[in-house]
Formats: sequence, C-alpha cells, structure tokens
Amino acid sequence: MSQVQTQPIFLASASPRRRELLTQMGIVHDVLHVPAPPGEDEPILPGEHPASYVRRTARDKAERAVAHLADCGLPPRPILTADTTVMLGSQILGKAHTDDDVRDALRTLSGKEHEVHTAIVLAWQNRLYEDVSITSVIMKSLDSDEIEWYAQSGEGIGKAGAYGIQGLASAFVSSINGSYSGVMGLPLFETCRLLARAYSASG
Ligand SMILES: Cc1cn([C@H]2C[C@H](O)[C@@H](COP(=O)(O)OP(=O)(O)OP(=O)(O)O)O2)c(=O)[nH]c1=O
Repeated sequence: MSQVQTQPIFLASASPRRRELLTQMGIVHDVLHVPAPPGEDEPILPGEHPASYVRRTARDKAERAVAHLADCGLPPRPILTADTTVMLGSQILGKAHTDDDVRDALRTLSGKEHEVHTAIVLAWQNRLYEDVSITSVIMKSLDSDEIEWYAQSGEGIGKAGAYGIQGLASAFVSSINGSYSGVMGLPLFETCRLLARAYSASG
C-alpha cells in the first residue's frame, strides 16, 4: 500500500478486526474515537432495503467522523469507516448482544447461504469515496450442541450475524464466494482500491 499512501489515515472504528486488517496491509493509520450517536445503535429506517442500509450506515459513520475531527480542531486527514451487515434474503441479521441473540441467529443461518455486505467509505477533501464488498457464505447445518457450544464461547457477541469467521465459527463455514477480509469487517482489496482512487482524484 505504501506506493499510494501519502499520509497516515484515520480509521474511525471501534472494531479491533478492522485495525488488524489495516495493519496487515501496511496501511499507516491512527484510530479516531468518535462518540456514539444518541439512541438506537445503527437503526434501520422504515422501508430501507438491506443493501442500502449498509451503505448508509457506513456513510453516516463517515459524516460523524468528519464532524468530530473538525470539532476537535485536528487537521484534516483521510478518514475510513466501514459497516458490516449479514443478510438472509431481505432479512438483516443485526449484531448479537446476548447469548440468546447468538442462538437465534445461528438457528436462522444453519444450513443456509447468506450474504455479508461490508460497505467502506473514505472521506477526504469534502468528498466521500464509497465501495461495497458482497460475499456469499454457506453455513453447514448446525445441531443444538454446536449452537450451544458457540453461544457459550461468547465469540458471537458484538458481531454482525452473531458469528466471526476468523474464530471458532470457521468450523461452521463450508464455503465463501467473495472476500474473506470483507466478511471479517474490512475488505482489503476494495480498501486499497478506494485509497488509490481518492489519492489520484486529489492529485
Ligand atoms: C460476519 C462477521 C462479522 N464480524 C464483525 C465485524 C464488525 O466488527 C461487526 C459488525 O459491526 P459493525 O457495525 O460493522 O462494526 P462495529 O460496530 O464492530 O465497529 P465500528 O462501527 O466502530 O467500525 O461484526 C466479524 O468480526 N467476523 C465475521 O465473520
């Protein structure tokens, strides 16, 4: 990445996976901590299509991060945000907050193919550069012991769709078609392409 990166970027994310993935690609960055907005976490708007939801949420995060940077009086830098959403047909499976959420989500995903959408946004010089990675994931049929074992591991909490492909749930995923890093939360190919696009547009 160093061939296109001209300055450290800000990653406006609380996700440790996103930090790890950026570091893995050698993208020099600092984490920007943006206070969460009041109210429900990442609400779905009435009638909003799942594929639009993930883009809008990533864009909202970017807009809040830009405003926060300005409020802090820090000099501008490119800011990267992302949102990962698991979709089963037209149903959005949100983040799991409790062990019961994990059990419910795994029962829903068991034996089926679903999609993981990760939208990324780079805010730079009054523009938002955007992309989305879509990956199909097939999960094997899970029995109640497997669901219980996973729920009790605690790994599904805080994750879209209530599982992390990078951990114990790798034993449940029989195949993916798309981007592994996208499922984890930050599609690396698309992120590098977005940075290159933003830098070339800004000269
Ligand atoms: C499907 C899947 C999701 N996830 C995670 C990635 C994201 O962190 C999380 C989805 O929540 P997001 O709302 O995308 O991100 P976040 O709230 O964790 O972080 P922030 O908004 O501050 O950037 O689910 C995995 O780690 N592995 C997986 O296999």
